[in-house]
Amino acid sequence: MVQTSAKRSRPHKNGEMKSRKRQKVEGQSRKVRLDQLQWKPVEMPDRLDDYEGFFGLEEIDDVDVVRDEVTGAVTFESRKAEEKLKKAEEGNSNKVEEEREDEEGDAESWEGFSEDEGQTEAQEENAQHAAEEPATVEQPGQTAKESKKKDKKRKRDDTNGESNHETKKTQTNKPQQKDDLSDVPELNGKSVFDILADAPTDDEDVEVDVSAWEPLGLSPDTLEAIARLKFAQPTTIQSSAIPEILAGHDVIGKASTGSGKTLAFGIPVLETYLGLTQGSPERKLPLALIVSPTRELAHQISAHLSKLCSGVDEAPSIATITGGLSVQKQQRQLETANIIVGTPGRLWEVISSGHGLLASLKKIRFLIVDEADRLLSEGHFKEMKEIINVLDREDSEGPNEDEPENARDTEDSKVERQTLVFSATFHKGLQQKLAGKNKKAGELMNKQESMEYLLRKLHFREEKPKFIDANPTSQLASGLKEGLIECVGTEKDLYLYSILMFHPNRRSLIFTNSISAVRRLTPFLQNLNLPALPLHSQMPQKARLRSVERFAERAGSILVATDVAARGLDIPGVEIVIHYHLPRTADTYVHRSGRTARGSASGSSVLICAPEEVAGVRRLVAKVHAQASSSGKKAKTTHFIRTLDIDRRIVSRLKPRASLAKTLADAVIAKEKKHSEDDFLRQAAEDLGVEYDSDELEAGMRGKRGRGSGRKKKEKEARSLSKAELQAMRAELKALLAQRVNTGVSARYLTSGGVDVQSLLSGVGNTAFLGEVGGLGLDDEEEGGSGEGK
Ligand SMILES: Nc1ncnc2c1ncn2[C@@H]1O[C@H](COP(=O)(O)OP(=O)(O)OP(=O)(O)O)[C@@H](O)[C@H]1O
Repeated sequence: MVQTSAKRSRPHKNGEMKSRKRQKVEGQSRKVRLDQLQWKPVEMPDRLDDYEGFFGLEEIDDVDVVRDEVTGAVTFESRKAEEKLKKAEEGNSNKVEEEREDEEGDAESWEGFSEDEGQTEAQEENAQHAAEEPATVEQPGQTAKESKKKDKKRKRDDTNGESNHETKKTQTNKPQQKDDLSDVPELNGKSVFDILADAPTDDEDVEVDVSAWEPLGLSPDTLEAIARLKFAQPTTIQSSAIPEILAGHDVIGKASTGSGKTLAFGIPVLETYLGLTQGSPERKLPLALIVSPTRELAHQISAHLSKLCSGVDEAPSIATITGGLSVQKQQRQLETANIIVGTPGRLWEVISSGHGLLASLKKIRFLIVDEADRLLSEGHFKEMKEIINVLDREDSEGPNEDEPENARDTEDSKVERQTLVFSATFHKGLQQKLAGKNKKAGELMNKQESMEYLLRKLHFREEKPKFIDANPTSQLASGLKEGLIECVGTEKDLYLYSILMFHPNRRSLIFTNSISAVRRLTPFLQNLNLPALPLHSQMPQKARLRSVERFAERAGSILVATDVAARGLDIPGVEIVIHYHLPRTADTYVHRSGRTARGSASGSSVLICAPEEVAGVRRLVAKVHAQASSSGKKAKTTHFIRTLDIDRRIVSRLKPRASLAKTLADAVIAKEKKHSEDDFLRQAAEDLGVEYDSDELEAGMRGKRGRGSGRKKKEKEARSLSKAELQAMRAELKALLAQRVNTGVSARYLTSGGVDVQSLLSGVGNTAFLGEVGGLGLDDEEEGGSGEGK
């Protein structure tokens, strides 16, 4: 039995009075026994019954875990106690004292464990961050009533990633983000997506005039929410789409990457929610279902909407339903969710498992399909179809078998939902096609067939949804510079490294077409002392989120990713996108490139091409530019992407270190692979009842040797490197990295960390390899047609 007392200090922004008052309340020891709390038994799967003395599990809801920033001690606080605390704070001090007396009887706040033992990797990481950078701890899942005013200062990178601003965060009433954030890695108590959603303002106390939003017909409460985000005016897609949505229309919205599509649908959802009577049963039902193609994007949308709803009285509760995190928790969060954001697979899993969700989902006001062209095609087709079908199905499985008690009444249940569909890459023919007008079945139409079919299945409530094209002239952001670098296929690694060296300490995002390339390139770059992070779909979900978190937090970091990062991720300050592998489609090129130059920022997109790929790339990029300007007709494909200058002499000087780094990375991967293969073969041998001999068995199982022998041979070579050889190589690489690479100009050098290269990038004293302006010539406004780019 544990008996402890609760102590928690909370600085208050608005002066010492309240803070002292609170300390007075909180400073009181509230003894508690863990077994006095409202523990609930958890139903165990059959196979775990009485499992080796493991008799059962109990759980408790509404308990916050609070980490003292100074001592690192962890305490737990129940919501109930928290609410009382708030009440106490609002009342006069005498009353507080009286309530405190009463509270002592049923205290529910206690000090439990210290974090010293059993820290997870993420916690260790967070602790490290906390030491480097003090920040306020926000509890995930706080309700509006529970959230507290906190002072905090946070360093932020400016858009160049070089200088930091200190910013203060004002009080917010956090919406109930029912995101499964207890599973999401946190940084200083904030989830990564809280961090991403923080509006990048220099001074959060500065009031912003939001009168430019008034013509959109929003309520004062919504305008206040927007003012808190410091968004002085709507973007084009927002000013076009919001009034149409509020007028009850279905909308298909197209706007370039980074142009604010999330709030184009998020603001009308909030406005509608605020239109529901406070405390009414409707406020307890799901209002909007938002479907996203990737988990990271779903969490980001939740965080973005959560941020919008911060400070709103009785804020909507937001649940994030994605794979890779605990389904049980998500199911519980769904019970009270107003806005549900999820990926199709997990959504389908949760919907189809019952739990009363379906009945209320059938009555949602908004079905929102973000990145719709991806969601309604590729691998998501089936699950999306199931979800749409089930939402529209008459209750054939029995009349409202799982209807919640507080469901809308019969009249209300006729409310038809609005369907909102958004992406940066819709094709022009789509609008006519949906309206059944397009007679011409061109190539474009064939490619889009599955999507059009499903879009029809969405059952827009209007015959013709409003098609809003906010950027008819470009799918790409206006601040984006594009270029390509040509090199032989076997030297892509070297050129990748070189680009990063010529473009040092910038937040860079590298796209590959395969998971194995991510696995290979990340250690390759790390070996070269570059802060590379991996992101691909086979990583455990927490590791995925952690990579995004670190990438977003650390200036100059590098994310090596598959196209799982291509859509929607809104990470501020990404300065360069490098296509290590060429995008397979024009749309992928648009979305990948759209991770930089977001909003009013600028950024670069660089393709690394083998000579035989150049022609195809030029066609693909020309197609992107042609699609944008086509107005439905076949456009001229005259756009000419430029080849960027890079001094190949300097690249060749980087070769020895790049080769060593590659050999080392390959050796580690080959050894790991061998281990897992050995495990597999050992198991197979056991199953067959034969003695395990790896070579023999491998040969036997694979049949003839020789297939894929080139790769296999290389792997074998990499594997056969001894520890001593690897150590020697590491030492050699270390020595090389410590040396400066002569760039052949004045006294400037390339080093492993990119020191001294900064000035080279701006062309200072080195017009020879960097071109006249800008590191890779990307700052040159002219784009092709001039004979450049050969
Ligand atoms: N009215 C506004 N004023 C200033 N910034 C805004 C405004 N609306 C949204 N933003 C910011 O712009 C950034 C991009 O928004 P968002 O992620 O919604 O873009 P998107 O159009 O969905 O991009 P993508 O197509 O890549 O998914 C976000 O950081 C968001 O906070």
